[in-house]
Amino acid sequence: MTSSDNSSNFNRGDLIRGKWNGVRYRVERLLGQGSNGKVYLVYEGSRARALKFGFSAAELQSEVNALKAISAAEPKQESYLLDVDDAELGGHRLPFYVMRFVEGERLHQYLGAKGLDWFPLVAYNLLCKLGQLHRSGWIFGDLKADNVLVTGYGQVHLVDYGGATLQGKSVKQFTEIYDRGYWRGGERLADEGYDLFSFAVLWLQMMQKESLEAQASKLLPQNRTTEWLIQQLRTNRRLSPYEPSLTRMINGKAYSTREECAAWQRLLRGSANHPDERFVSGNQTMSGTAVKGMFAVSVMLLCGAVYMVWQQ
Ligand SMILES: Nc1ncnc2c1ncn2[C@@H]1O[C@H](COP(=O)(O)OP(=O)(O)OP(=O)(O)O)[C@@H](O)[C@H]1O
Repeated sequence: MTSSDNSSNFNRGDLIRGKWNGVRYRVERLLGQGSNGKVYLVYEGSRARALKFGFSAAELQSEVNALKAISAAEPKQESYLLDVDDAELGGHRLPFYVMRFVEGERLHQYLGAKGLDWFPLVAYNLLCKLGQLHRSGWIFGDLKADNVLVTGYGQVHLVDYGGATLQGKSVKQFTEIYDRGYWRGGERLADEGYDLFSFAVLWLQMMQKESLEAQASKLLPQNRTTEWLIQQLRTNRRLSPYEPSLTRMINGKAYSTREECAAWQRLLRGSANHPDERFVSGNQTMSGTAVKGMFAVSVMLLCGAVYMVWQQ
């Protein structure tokens, strides 16, 4: 692979032909653009694919290496990486790779449309996804809301493996707000705890009204600490059932991802016996039912108290 530049601009209907493997892809639209490259929705015949051009050939190559190694460690899983090749355009060689297209929604869109009651299930699925990756010896590294797509009933897909790092090495790509080093919570070392820290920040970020970036930008660097994050966590009512697990993750005292996953599963099962179980049953009125139930209990307690005072 050689370096590509910003000439990787394609329009609907353009054909991209791999120089070495000869596969032809018809461009449908740009899916997204980040600091490392551009991702297009393309068609190989009638099959939708996601094709990524990298701005730096070396970075794209390391992403491809990580994806190959992860696929090799998970032979039962359907391969995510489908093709690696170069395209030629106006004398430039443009390295690209092709992956399975995930027809999902970004986290905030998904939760915005379905409701925040879906959060525990989506979070649990994300934790399991990370657990799968961790078992293969890798960490995701750059876990953030933009790199998580959600489909159907809360199934979670990770995209952008640019930060994927072999356990034990230094984390090579991260986003400040999700980074344990930024919050003085530990080293930028690829271990399970690194992803779990980002996982906890991600949910804090998703469940707060004011964006965490905006809040953090107002803090003096010396006040950007894990204690501050834990304080935010404590005041968030929606996160309270998960507070012990999320606190462990922020404090660097999390169990293994597998064990944390099991802990979340127990909490989810517990909430299935609770009236506020809309995310499990798909019943539209459960949240309202829970509120009505609590109101009825309050009224009964009040009547009891009035009766006792009247008796005396
Ligand atoms: N397999 C896929 N299926 C569907 N959409 C995808 C896929 N891969 C990437 N995308 C979309 O393209 C966007 C940009 O891709 P990607 O995150 O890989 O680029 P990047 O340059 O590495 O970004 P960043 O600067 O965040 O690291 C993603 O946020 C996602 O919305």
